[in-house]
Amino acid sequence: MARTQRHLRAQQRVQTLIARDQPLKETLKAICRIVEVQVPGGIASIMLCDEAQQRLEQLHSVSLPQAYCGAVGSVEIGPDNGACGRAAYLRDFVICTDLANDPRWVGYHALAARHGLRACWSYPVVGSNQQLLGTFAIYYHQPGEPTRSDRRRVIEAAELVSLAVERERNRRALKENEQRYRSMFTYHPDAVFSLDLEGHFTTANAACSSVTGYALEQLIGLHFSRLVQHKDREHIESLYRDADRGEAFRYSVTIQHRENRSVSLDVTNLPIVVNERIIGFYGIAKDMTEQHRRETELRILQRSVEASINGIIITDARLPGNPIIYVNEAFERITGYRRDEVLGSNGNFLQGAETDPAALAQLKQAIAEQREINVTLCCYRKDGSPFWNSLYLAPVRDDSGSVSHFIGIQHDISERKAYEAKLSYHASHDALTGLANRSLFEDHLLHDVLLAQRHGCHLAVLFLDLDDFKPINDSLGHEVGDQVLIQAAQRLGEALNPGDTLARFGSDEFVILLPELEREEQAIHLVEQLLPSIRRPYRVGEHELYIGASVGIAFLREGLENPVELIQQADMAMYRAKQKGRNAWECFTSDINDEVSERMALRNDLQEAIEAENFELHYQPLLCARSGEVVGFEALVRWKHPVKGYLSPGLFIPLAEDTGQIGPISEWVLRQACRDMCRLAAEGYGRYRVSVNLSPLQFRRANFLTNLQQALLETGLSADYLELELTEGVLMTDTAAAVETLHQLRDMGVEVSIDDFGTGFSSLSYLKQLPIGKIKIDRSFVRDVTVNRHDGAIVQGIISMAHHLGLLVVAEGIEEAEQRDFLAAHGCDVFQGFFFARPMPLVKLQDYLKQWGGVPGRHDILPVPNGREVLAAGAPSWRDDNH
Ligand SMILES: Nc1nc2c(ncn2[C@@H]2O[C@H](COP(=O)(O)O[C@H]3[C@@H](O)[C@H](n4cnc5c(=O)[nH]c(N)nc54)O[C@@H]3COP(=O)(O)O)[C@@H](O)[C@H]2O)c(=O)[nH]1
Repeated sequence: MARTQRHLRAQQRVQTLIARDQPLKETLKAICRIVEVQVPGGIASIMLCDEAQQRLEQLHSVSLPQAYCGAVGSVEIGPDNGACGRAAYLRDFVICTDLANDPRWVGYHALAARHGLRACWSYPVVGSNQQLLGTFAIYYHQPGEPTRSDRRRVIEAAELVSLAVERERNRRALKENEQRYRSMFTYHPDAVFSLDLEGHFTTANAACSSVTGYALEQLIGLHFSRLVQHKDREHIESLYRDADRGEAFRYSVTIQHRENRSVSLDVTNLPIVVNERIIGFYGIAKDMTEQHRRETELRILQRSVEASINGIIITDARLPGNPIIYVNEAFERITGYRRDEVLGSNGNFLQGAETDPAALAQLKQAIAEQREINVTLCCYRKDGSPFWNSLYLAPVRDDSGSVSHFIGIQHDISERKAYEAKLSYHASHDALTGLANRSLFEDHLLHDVLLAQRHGCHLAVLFLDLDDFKPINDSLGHEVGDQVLIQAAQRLGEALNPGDTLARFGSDEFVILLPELEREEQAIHLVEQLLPSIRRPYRVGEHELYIGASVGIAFLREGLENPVELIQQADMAMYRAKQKGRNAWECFTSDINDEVSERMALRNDLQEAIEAENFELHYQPLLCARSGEVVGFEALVRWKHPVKGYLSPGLFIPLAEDTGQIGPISEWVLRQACRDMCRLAAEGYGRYRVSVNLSPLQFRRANFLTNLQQALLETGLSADYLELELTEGVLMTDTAAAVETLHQLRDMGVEVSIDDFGTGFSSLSYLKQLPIGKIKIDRSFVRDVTVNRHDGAIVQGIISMAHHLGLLVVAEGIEEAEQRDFLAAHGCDVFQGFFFARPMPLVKLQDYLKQWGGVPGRHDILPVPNGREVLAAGAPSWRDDNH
């Protein structure tokens, strides 16, 4: 009984060791010790089986010598491998009574003998699931077999070993599981956490920390609601409340990171069920912020591509033929093709006959080299119409760097191209006539001169200036003038050969390049055809108009340095043709060059004269036709050239008008005339009105009236004693503005007369609308008034009409008594001419006035037949007798 109790106590001790999870080694040794006590003389040993149950390893024993244990090492499980190997093999008790003679111990005889081991009884240790765990064996130093009690002890010990080993293995498996779980928890890239039923964090991995920005110790115990936005709190809480069915649930939420940025999370929650009771929740929160950002970015990009005004094509570079896999709406709009019509095909269906092969080759090369490119191609829409496609093509590479797609961006630049073409056309063509302009003409000239020099051909440049065009433009307006120019251009063009160039240089100047002449006479022959063609009447609206042309011809000669000189030469020759009389042509010669040089020199001299105010004023008296009284003077400028002496204003005034020098000259004349009149008055010669010729340029100046007022103010001449002589042309240009200026002059008290009347295009009827007082019949009519019936009739008509309109008539250029008589007989009001007095300097004028001034009839003036008064009502007296 006592023995049994000892046995039970020993077993309890072992079970306590097992229950306390003592190291297996210790427990096994304790089992060995118990058995050795219970089986006197027995040496207990335990071998444990490997996982595969092939071998017995780890010999555990308290009493077996170390050397033996070491020598046995591991034993293969088999029928002839000792007591243990066989017991494990048979899963049965194996008793080897005499080891020295036991055939199952072959190979171990010497080892056993060396350690004095003579008998061995071994029993398999089998687990609860019949799995072999090892063997329990007892050695004896004498041969022998176990008693029944020994057998029982061995079996009980084997059961204890089984218990200990299984416990150990379970513990290990548990630990391993725990570690696995922990690893999964710890190293999970997503935030893994657990919450208690109230919603407090009970565990959290490192990822929780980086997702929230809170340290783990701050998180543990924190209520989850602290992290979520207020608006989401209730919804999430309701999810947790409804999770009592024990199912997993999922939600998306945006939390506020501690660094005050939003973090989007996709949270999966699983209930923690212990003993069929939910005690909390596990959660896995995946940070979706980056993915959402990318998705948003992708959505925006996708939308941008869809909404782009540029056509976008994506092709798959991995498929044969690089087929289109996507086109956007803009592509459909630009090309007229529907998406479904183009998907799967190569983009080259857009190319056509006019597509530049060089640009195409560049495109193909770039595709072959898998690089981006920008080319401009002429492409074709579905309806066959062409458009200009500025195509940007770029490869798209995958993660491995291989080109997977090409993306093409089409920009329809047809409008820009058309605009550029228009710009380039305008840069080289005259907008009105469509002819080449100077720049294009010069290009052709350079090219054709080179060819002519190379092939020994004759080449000519014709410079053609329309005669009498300006008056048409001035009197009938620019629209009529434009039509005349267009028609003239057509006529010129019709007479030319295809290789010739016709250009308009501006205004009424046309230039023709004849590059392939066999003989120079051909150019002259052409000019002789052109001149009558230009002279043919032009019909513009109700007008039938006549103009002529003057043509200068320059031929290509040896030694020409710059082809453009030919234009200058032709221009000079044209100038000479104009001087010859109109409707003429002239070939350039070196003396023309001399003439131009002379003109240039004269211009420079004139400039010096302007700067030195080196002019004089001469005055030609104007006489009352009825009384012969001096009623005023015309101021006429004189220039004494330092070398050439007095030069006619007829020579330098047109030059000054061409060069703009007329401005300062006119200013000087105006001031000097005012000063001289004041001087005459001051010196007692009386007050006389002075007529000053006004150049068109001066009249049109913005500050003309201000300057005039200033001149009167400075000199002290009353406006009543100033008269301005204007030509008809001045009034015809921008008539409204001219009439306005005339009204202002009248308001100031300045008289205006129309000079050279009869030479322009104006009719008398338009004069009645103008605030003018006088007209001066042009000298050319007066000259032949007595010998030419037409001129006489014209003069009569002018006088009669002018009087009906309340205008005084001045006749200029009277050289003979007959002319005077004729004019007097027909009612002319005022006379001027060499017959009465030549223009004279002021000193001479003073002498003249001393002799003739204020003496009526001294010039043998005939009485005016109708008794008409020379003085217009309200006008100042021609002469102030008080002086
Ligand atoms: N803008 C300005 N033009 C001016 C000015 N001074 C003169 N001129 C213009 O120059 C042209 C030539 O002028 P000029 O050589 O002085 O000749 C004038 C008279 O001398 C000349 N005239 C006068 N009487 C006779 C004559 O009986 N026979 C004849 N053959 N010639 C005569 O006529 C010229 C005046 O003409 P007009 O001006 O039309 O009254 C001439 O166009 C001048 O206008 C100036 O300061 N500014």
